[in-house]
Amino acid sequence: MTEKLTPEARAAALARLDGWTEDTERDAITKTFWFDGFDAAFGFMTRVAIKAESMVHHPEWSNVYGRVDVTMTTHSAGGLTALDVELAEFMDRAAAGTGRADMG
Ligand SMILES: C[C@H](O)[C@H](O)[C@H]1CNC2=NC(N)=NC(=O)C2=N1
Repeated sequence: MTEKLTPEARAAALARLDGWTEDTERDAITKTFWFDGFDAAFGFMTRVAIKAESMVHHPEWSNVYGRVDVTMTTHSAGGLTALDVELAEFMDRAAAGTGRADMG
C-alpha cells in the first residue's frame, strides 16, 4: 500500500509544485486552475481523467465554466502520498498547455 509522505518529503514536494497549498485539516493539497472558458477547462479535466484512470488514483474536483478546483489526497492512506504529488505535477504540466493523453 502507498505510504503517507514523511514531513520532509512532503515539504520538498510542496516546494516543487506550482501553486498548490496544504489543507492541513485533512492532510491534502489543493489548487484552483483557471482556463479561458469551459472548453479549455474540460479538455484539461479529460487529459487528467485519462491519466488518473491509468494510475488508479483520482482527484476530488469540481468545475464551474473555466474554473477547476482540485483536492488531492490518498483515501486509502488517509493523507498525502507520492501518487498525489505525481498527479498534481501532471496537472501543472497539462494546465501549462503541454498536456497530451500520452503525456508522462
Ligand atoms: C479500488 C481502487 O483502487 C481504489 O478505490 C483507489 C481508486 N482511486 C483512489 N484515488 C485516491 N485519491 N485515493 C485512493 O485511495 C484511491 N483508491
